[in-house]
Amino acid sequence: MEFADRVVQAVRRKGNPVVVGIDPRPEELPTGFLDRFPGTRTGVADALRTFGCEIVDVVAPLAPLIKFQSAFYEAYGPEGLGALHATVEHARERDVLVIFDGKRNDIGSTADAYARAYLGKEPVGGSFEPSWHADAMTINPYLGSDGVDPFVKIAAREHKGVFVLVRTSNASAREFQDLVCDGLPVYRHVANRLKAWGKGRDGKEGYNLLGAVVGATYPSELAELREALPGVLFLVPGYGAQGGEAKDIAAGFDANGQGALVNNSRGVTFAYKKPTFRDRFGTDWQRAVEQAVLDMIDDLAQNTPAGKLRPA
Ligand SMILES: O=c1ccn([C@@H]2O[C@H](COP(=O)(O)O)[C@@H](O)[C@H]2O)c(=O)[nH]1
Repeated sequence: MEFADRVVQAVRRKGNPVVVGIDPRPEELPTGFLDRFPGTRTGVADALRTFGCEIVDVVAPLAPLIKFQSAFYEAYGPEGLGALHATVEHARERDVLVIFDGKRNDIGSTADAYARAYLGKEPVGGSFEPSWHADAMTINPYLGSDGVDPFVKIAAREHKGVFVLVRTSNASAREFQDLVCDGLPVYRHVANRLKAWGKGRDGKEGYNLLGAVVGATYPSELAELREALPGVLFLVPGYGAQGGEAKDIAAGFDANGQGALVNNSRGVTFAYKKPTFRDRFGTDWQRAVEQAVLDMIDDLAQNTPAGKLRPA
């Protein structure tokens, strides 16, 4: 099945558009967690793997997607990447779609290598095998079409997805993305290109394999881009720790409550730090993670068209 169809159906089945982000920061792990592992690089990587897999176990029955932030695993070198790989494999076995967030890109031939690495297959012995099992990945469009085409081509062949940075959630997003050229801000040029890059790649549910990253922290641009990009899945970071609220995201959905996938990383994985959860759940950090996802599902259902996804 095509990636966009898998997403739309998973969102419908689970009744919500939540993406749980796993960005494991060793210094933020629950008290005593790290102490269970040797104080070596391998020990920290094992802690990240164990923590990530436990998060997956808690959230997979609730959320349709998990996004892994590669940076926090890369920080621990090959051992960290091993932890990421093992956690992705763990997620795959638990009915949850996986987004690899590495914001990759380069010149065309290198972009092709990245696309093969994360979405495709590599020759191993006499056959071809996938090295990573992500359902989708994030990419940076600023090298232009020759950097994007390989991702689209390989995603189409492998029934995977690609999310292109269009309007990022960070404070400096305006610095380049709002520069005006030929009467349009740069992010609108990227949006226009995205339509062209994804042409002919729609799934049966009306969404394209090529999605857009659009931050919750820029509500008016989110609304404007939803109008401009029907049929494009939005991956929406910035909810929670970065200040984005459900009301800011509402305009990112289509009339059926589909089309926007809302990410929350720190607000879920480190929910145990919230004073209210600390009072309620004590050291049971898994219960805090679960409650954070349930609260987010509720918030989106009450304040955005995602409420339509809930069974009557
Ligand atoms: O514009 C963007 C693109 C990507 N991100 C990533 O999403 C998560 C957000 O984490 P929170 O803890 O929920 O703030 C993180 O992995 C970012 O690298 C983004 O925030 N904005």
